[in-house]
Amino acid sequence: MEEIQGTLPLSTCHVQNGLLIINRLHMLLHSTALSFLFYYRLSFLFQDPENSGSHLLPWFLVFASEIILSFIWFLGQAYRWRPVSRSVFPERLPQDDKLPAVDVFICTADPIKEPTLEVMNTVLSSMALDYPQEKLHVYLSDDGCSPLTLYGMRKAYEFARWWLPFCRRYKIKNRCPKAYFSALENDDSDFSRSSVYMEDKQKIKGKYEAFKEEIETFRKDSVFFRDSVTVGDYSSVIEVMHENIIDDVDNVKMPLLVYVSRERKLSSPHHFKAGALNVLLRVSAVMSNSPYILVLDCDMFCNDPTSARYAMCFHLDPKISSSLAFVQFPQKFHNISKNDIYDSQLRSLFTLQWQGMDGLKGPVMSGGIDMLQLQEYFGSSNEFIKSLAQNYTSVFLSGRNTLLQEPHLLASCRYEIGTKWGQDIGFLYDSVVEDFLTGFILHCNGWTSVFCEPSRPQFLGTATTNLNDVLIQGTRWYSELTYFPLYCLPLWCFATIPQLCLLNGIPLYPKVSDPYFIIFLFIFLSSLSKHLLEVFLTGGTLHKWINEQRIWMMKSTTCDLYGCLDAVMKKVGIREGSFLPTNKAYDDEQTLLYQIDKYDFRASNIFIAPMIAILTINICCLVVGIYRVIFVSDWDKMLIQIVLASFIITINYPIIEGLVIRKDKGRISQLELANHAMEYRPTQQVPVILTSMGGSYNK
Ligand SMILES: O=c1ccn([C@@H]2O[C@H](COP(=O)(O)OP(=O)(O)O[C@H]3O[C@H](CO)[C@@H](O)[C@H](O)[C@H]3O)[C@@H](O)[C@H]2O)c(=O)[nH]1
Ligand SMILES: [Mn+2]
Repeated sequence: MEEIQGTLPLSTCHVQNGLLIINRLHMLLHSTALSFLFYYRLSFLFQDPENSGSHLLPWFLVFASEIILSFIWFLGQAYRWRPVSRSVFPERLPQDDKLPAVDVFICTADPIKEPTLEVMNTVLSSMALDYPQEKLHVYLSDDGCSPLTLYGMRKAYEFARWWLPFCRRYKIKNRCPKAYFSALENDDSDFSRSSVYMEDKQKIKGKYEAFKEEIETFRKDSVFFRDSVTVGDYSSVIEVMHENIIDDVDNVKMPLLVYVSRERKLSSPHHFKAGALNVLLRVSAVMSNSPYILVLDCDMFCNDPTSARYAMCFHLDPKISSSLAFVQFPQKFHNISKNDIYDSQLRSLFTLQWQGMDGLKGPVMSGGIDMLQLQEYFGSSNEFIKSLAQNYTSVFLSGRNTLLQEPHLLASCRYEIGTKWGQDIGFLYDSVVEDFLTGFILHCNGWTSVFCEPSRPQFLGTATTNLNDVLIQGTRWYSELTYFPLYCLPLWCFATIPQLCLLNGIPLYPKVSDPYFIIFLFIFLSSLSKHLLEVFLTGGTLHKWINEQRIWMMKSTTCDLYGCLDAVMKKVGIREGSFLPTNKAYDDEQTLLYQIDKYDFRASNIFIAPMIAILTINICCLVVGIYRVIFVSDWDKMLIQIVLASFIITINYPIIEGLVIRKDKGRISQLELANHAMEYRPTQQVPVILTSMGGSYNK
């Protein structure tokens, strides 16, 4: 290379040409087949009056479903139009003293569902990022206002004084202590043969065990803990962690670590995670005021210390930085089983779609793994307004705990009244899928983003691994501002109408000898095989493909539907939004079921009932339908309907298994169904999300 140092690019972007050609070719063939299908349906409806007559309604429903599915398919092609991948060159970054500062935001809400030790592991892994320590500031927002979490933070800070130098000295890659010490993890340090290292490792391990023990003891002893998730009013708690002199650790450089629990009043709107992030935006502005933030969920530990530097490769790249709002890393999870029956890893989203969006305007935000450059602030605090100036120096850090009135004002409920927070500034409140909405609106306003997927996952989270959580989370997500929830209409139709018509001998599709039969066959096979190809290309197996087909059917007929209903009810004003954090606590029994590919059907009635109903309809209609076909001998007219019902039954075999074969606790049993319906209080618990689709498109 002849270029001189400094002009070499910090990042490069390659179009994946092979994939691009396959995708566009498939689009051409598939859309041609779809136009034939439309022609076939329209000519039936308009030119064959004596035929259509009594069967008009089922025909119309099936056609409408085909239109909706084609529409969703058409929109989905945007992700496949121009897939790109990016490389970064962190070694070309400027010297450490020229790097911009970064504030890390971590949110937690519930010390029971989100065990304190795990949250502290995330905190520690982010403090240990490979970044100049004086330029790194870690903030934890605790919406549970739990004394246990605060105590955990103090202890984590003490432990960090051992952990951080250890990681730096031995260039440890995995800086999340729990993952590093877990027996499964291979020792990846270059020093693994050195005896000094092994000694140090044992010593630090002892310190970690002690830290763990302290949290556990506090949890058991604490009288507060039982009340700590109560929903009452409380005032804000902000604490900057500071050094308790520990004799034998000398002068370790440490990032700033701050605990923030915002004020809570039942009379004021809570705004869930977005509300918490906006409080952190304000509080951090008067403390460290870094131009960049890294947002993490409490379970998303840093699996690789380089992420901040990787992100800077984009933010400091003059070619893209002027319009770049955020860098998105894929969400990856540490607890995914081989076949991943719930598609908890959301394969298609984080491999295919985000890369595809990257080739257009960039991915939307998801999973809180974002670097966001903040451009606008607003509020009544003079100190906060001053912080908007780039040369602002905080008065709060020098004084440590003493001067915290201003941060408390910024963390109070009343602060946002009459301001634009949540509407134009900060993370947006209109949806509990705030990351998605905020990223989307940033794009609407002309900002771009990039997707960064290095081979070693930068962050690892905890995936939902039981049916109930998967579907509740789905309800929260699927009533967001995308077209996904629309799947519920065509899938309900395809799961019932052709089957009922089969039962009654009403053909809805061309007969085998009709040339249009080929068109339908092609569309069916083309969709399935394209999906199969995408699964293979992203490292999946045939098993994974079947699982994705099944969970798609399950989600479409349950949580998509409820998500839509929720959104409608919210619009009409019958319901309020809610955000139930998913469970990150380890449950042996439930994890085992997931690991051995058995569905945990101990989910709420509202999710299980539709699945059983659909399956029953399909089985009954297929059996009686085939009997009728044999009798009348019109199998060529009914073949597609027979294939469709058989396909649905085959794919959903695990439901039959859960209903009649399995004997374990995760099976579908009448009694447990009733118990769980009460335990989960489904009607209150299904979260509600507001969409403002029209509004955001109009911007
Ligand atoms: O009132 C609340 C509710 C949740 N959270 C935090 O939000 C994060 C995400 O919650 P989780 O239960 O893990 O939800 P997921 O569905 O797994 O989260 C995904 O979807 C969310 C939007 O629905 C995004 O905010 C997340 O980043 C993304 O990982 C967690 O750290 C919670 O502690 C709060 O801080 N306050
Ligand atoms: Mn999560």
